[in-house]
Amino acid sequence: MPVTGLVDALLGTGTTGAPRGVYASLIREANASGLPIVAADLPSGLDADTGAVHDPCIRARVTVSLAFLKAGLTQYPGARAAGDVVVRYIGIPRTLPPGMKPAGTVLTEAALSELGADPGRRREPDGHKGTYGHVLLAAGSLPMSGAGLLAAKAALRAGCGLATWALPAALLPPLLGAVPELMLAPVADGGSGAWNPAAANEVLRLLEARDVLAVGPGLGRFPGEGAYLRALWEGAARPLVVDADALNILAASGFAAWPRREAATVLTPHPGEMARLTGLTTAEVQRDRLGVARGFAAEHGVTLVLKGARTIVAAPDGRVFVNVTGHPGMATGGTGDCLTGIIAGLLAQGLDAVQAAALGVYLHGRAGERAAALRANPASMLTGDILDAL
Ligand SMILES: NC(=O)C1=CN([C@@H]2O[C@H](COP(=O)(O)OP(=O)(O)OC[C@H]3O[C@@H](n4cnc5c(N)ncnc54)[C@H](OP(=O)(O)O)[C@@H]3O)[C@@H](O)[C@H]2O)[C@@H](O)CC1
Ligand SMILES: Nc1ncnc2c1ncn2[C@@H]1O[C@H](COP(=O)(O)OP(=O)(O)O)[C@@H](O)[C@H]1O
Repeated sequence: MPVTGLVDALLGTGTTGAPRGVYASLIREANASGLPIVAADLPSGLDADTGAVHDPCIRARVTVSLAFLKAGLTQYPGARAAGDVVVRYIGIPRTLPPGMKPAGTVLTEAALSELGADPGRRREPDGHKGTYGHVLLAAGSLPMSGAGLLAAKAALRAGCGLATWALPAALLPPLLGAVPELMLAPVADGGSGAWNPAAANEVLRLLEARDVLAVGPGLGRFPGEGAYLRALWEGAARPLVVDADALNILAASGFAAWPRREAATVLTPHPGEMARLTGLTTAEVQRDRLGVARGFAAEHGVTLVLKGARTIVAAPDGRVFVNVTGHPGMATGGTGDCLTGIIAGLLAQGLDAVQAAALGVYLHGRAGERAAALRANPASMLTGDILDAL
C-alpha cells in the first residue's frame, strides 16, 4: 500500500536545542519526502515556548496539540512550521496543577467574554454619547498628520462617544472637515507644524474634561520632547496609551528612568520600538516575543501590546494573551496608528487597560480580515479599509 502521509511524534516539549543524530536525519528525510505530515503535540525541532524553529524542524500540514495549545505554535516562525493547529484532549486534566500558569491565553470570543471585554460591544438602549466616554489624542505633525487622523477616526469607530484631536495649529486648515465627527484642538506651534514642550500644558488642560489620553502617532521628534512627554506621563491622571514616536521618546532616556504611573498605562510597540525600549535587537525581541513582553509588563507595571503577526498583550500581573486575528495585508503604513485609536476608544468606554488592549487587538485583526476579503487583492489594502471594516 503506498504511503500517503507521515506522523511526526519524534520530539516533544522537553527537548532543548536543535535535533541531533538520528532525529535530525529523520526530520530531514520526512520534509524531503513531500508527503503531508501530521505532528503530534508540536513539530519536532520547534521550541514549544518561543516558536523558534531549529534546523532541522518538521514542516507539518497539521499539528494536533495535546490538551493545551503550546505557546510556540502561536508565534512565528513556529506557527508556519505547525500548519493548521488543532487542540485535542487525551485524558490529561484540563486544569493546570496548582502553581503552574499557562504560557498565554489565545484571544477567542469566549476568552474575551471571560475577561469582561464583550466582543459584541453591546450598547445600552438608553445610552448617549456621554455614556461612552471622550478620547483625547495628542498626535500628528507636519509630515505625518495622517497618523493622527487615522488614530482619531479609529477611536470613534471603536465606539467612544466623543473624540478630540490636539494637534499643532499649522495642521488645522487642511484638516478642517476631514472627519466631521471629530473635534480639533489646535495647540500653539509658532506656525511650525511641530510639537513643543509648552504644548503639554494645553494637552493636560484639555484632558481635565476627557477620559483617556493617547499620545504618539505621527508625533515626530522635536527639541524638548523629553520634557513634553514627561509632563504628560506624570501629569495625566487618566489612562494613557503610548505609541510610535512617544515610545521612542520614552526609550531615548532609558525606560527605567520613567516613574511608575498611578493610572493605567498601555504601551503599543512594534518589534522595532520594543527593541528600543528594552535595549535588545529586533531579532532578539522576535525570538522570544512572549517572554520579552511578559517580563517587560511585569517589571514596569504597564500593559504591553507587542505588535506584529500574532500580537501579544501582557498584563502587569503576569497574564499573557495571544491574538490570532489579523491578516498579512495589514502590513501597511498607519495600521498601528489605527490600533492606538481603537484601544483609546475602548478605554474611554470604561474597559480596563488589559480588557481594552485585548479587545482592541482582536477587533483590529478582525477588521483587517474583513478589509482583506473585500479587496480584489489584499496587498492593496489601506488602513482606511480597516477603519471602514470596524
Ligand atoms: N500616514 C502617516 O502619517 C504615517 C505615519 N507613521 C508614523 O511614522 C513614525 C515612525 O514610525 P515607523 O513605525 O514607521 O518607524 P520606526 O519606528 O523606525 O519602525 C520601523 C522599523 O521597525 C521594525 N519593525 C516594525 N515592525 C516590525 C515587525 N512586525 N517585525 C520586525 N520588525 C519590525 C523594522 O525594523 P527593521 O526590520 O527594518 O530593522 C522597521 O523598519 C511614527 O510616528 C508613526 O506614527 C507611520 O505609522 C506610517 C503612516
Ligand atoms: N502579517 C501580519 N499579520 C497580522 N497583523 C499584522 C501583520 N503585519 C502587521 N500587522 C499589524 O499591523 C499593525 C502595524 O503596526 P505598526 O508597525 O505600528 O504600523 P504603523 O506605524 O505604520 O502604524 C500592528 O497592529 C500589527 O500587529
